Amino acid sequence: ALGQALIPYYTGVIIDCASIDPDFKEFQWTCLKLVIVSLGCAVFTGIRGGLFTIGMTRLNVRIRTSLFDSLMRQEISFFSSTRTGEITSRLSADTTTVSDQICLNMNVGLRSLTQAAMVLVFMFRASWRLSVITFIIIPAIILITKVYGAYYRELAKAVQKELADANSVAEEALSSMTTVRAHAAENSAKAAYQECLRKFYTLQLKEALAYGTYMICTTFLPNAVNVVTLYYGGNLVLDGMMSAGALVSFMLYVASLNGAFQALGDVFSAFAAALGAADKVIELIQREPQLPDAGSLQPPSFSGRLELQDVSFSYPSRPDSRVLDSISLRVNPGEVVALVGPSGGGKTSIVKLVERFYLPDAGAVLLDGLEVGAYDPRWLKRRVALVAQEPVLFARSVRRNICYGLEAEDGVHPRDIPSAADVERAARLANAHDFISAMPQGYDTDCGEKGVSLSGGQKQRIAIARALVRNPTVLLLDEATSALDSDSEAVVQEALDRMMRNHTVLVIAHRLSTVAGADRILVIQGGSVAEEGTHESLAEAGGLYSALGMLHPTKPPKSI
Ligand SMILES: Nc1ncnc2c1ncn2[C@@H]1O[C@H](COP(=O)(O)OP(=O)(O)OP(=O)(O)O)[C@@H](O)[C@H]1O
Repeated sequence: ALGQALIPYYTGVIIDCASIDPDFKEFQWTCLKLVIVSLGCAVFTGIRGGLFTIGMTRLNVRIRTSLFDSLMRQEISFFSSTRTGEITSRLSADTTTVSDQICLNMNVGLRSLTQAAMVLVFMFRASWRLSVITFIIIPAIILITKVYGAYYRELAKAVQKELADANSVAEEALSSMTTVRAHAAENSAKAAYQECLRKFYTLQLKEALAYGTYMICTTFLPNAVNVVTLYYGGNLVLDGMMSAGALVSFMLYVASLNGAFQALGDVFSAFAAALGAADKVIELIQREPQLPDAGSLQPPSFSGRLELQDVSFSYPSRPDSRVLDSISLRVNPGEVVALVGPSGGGKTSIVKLVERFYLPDAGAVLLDGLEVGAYDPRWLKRRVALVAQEPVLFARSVRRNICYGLEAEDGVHPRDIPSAADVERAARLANAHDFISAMPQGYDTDCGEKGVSLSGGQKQRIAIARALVRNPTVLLLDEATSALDSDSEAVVQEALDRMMRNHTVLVIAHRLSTVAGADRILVIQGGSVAEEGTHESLAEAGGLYSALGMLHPTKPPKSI
């Protein structure tokens, strides 16, 4: 940028040496200086470009890492109240906009500022009168860029939002294509997507209009000043107050200054766009999780006594609807307690509280007499394992899916990482070893995105192996057999029965075979315990339990 300011100066000197005041030696010497300066400019431009690209990538990696770290810390309710499309758009599009725009514009901005400062010095040296005239334009440009910048920033924010909405709509339809097809809802998905794109397009039109107006002003003003400068400068040359070469230099300076100011104006609006994206990214990076940090307790012994004491709970997204109402229950070490009851009664919510996905509004969830939040989460998740109703597998090998959360990257000590023998033992207990071994690459077979390449029963059994490989003290089981055919159900059931024999278990039961094998059954209705007893005692009482259809193995219970 410094060298660039010298180029117009040497150009003026060369013109004077070649025409007005001929001096061949000076002419040659100045030409050489011009070559050296041009070469220096080129080399440093290359270095600058390379360094800024490296800086841009480093910034992008840092922003993404910070954002993903922050997302990993957020409470579960954040994910149920924020659309995944919105979060991924923040993580991909917005972080790229922020890092690219900041680096690109820092590059252009610094270069233009330096160039403008140098040019101003040279301009004043050439003619202060002419310099003053060219400055008439500066306040006008600053005013325009300021007004435009604020407007553009708002527009950019709105455009980003519309784009995120469109992405969410598309993602929702694409990730549930079988459901869309099954309901012949392609047209409504298309209409929803088109509507989002229409809004996006309307906003882009506004943005284009704003940009066009800005370009008209910034193109006309410099040219008008050029004419005025030439007119006044020409008079100075005619009066002998300035050389022709100096006027040429001056005109080149004006062009250079215009370029620098225009670039600064562009930088300003591009920064405004980047700030719109940065606002949202930074807001997410700085978001404090609503759930207080968990403790660090790792007691030497853990019996697995689970208690809920007078627990009341509403989901943060629906604070007025009470899901659990002063519920108390206890699962003693080695005991199998089954939760049954009508759909929506609050059974899964109890498990979510034990998992500390949410905090109760009142009461306490205790393990061995201490709040679940007091324990070190990583330590606790090895002792309290969950098999959810719809197990989720990840796009990685079967082995890595079974060891999920127990790998070196999860901060697990090497001695605690399950060995191949541990994985196989868990898979055998889960009735999964045979089908895994029959697959072409055995335990190294890839499960596909969300485990698509496996059947429902196979996924369920891998999820059971995932729980068993932890050697847990307490098992939380959301029994899922509704999605399985009867063959799969039988093998999954066998694995579950085996699991329940050796652990403290809280199971959300949907089938007679499970409840019949439980030590105690709690019938959960409307967020509290409506009935409690063994299968026999409850069946004899003939209350809600009998009405649920648990007594007839052929008839599905009402909670399914
Ligand atoms: N993330 C959530 N946000 C808001 N409300 C929720 C959420 N999850 C569940 N609920 C509501 O909480 C209530 C209890 O749900 P829960 O899943 O605990 O019932 P359940 O007894 O396990 O039912 P099912 O047997 O059908 O699984 C329901 O009314 C449900 O609509």
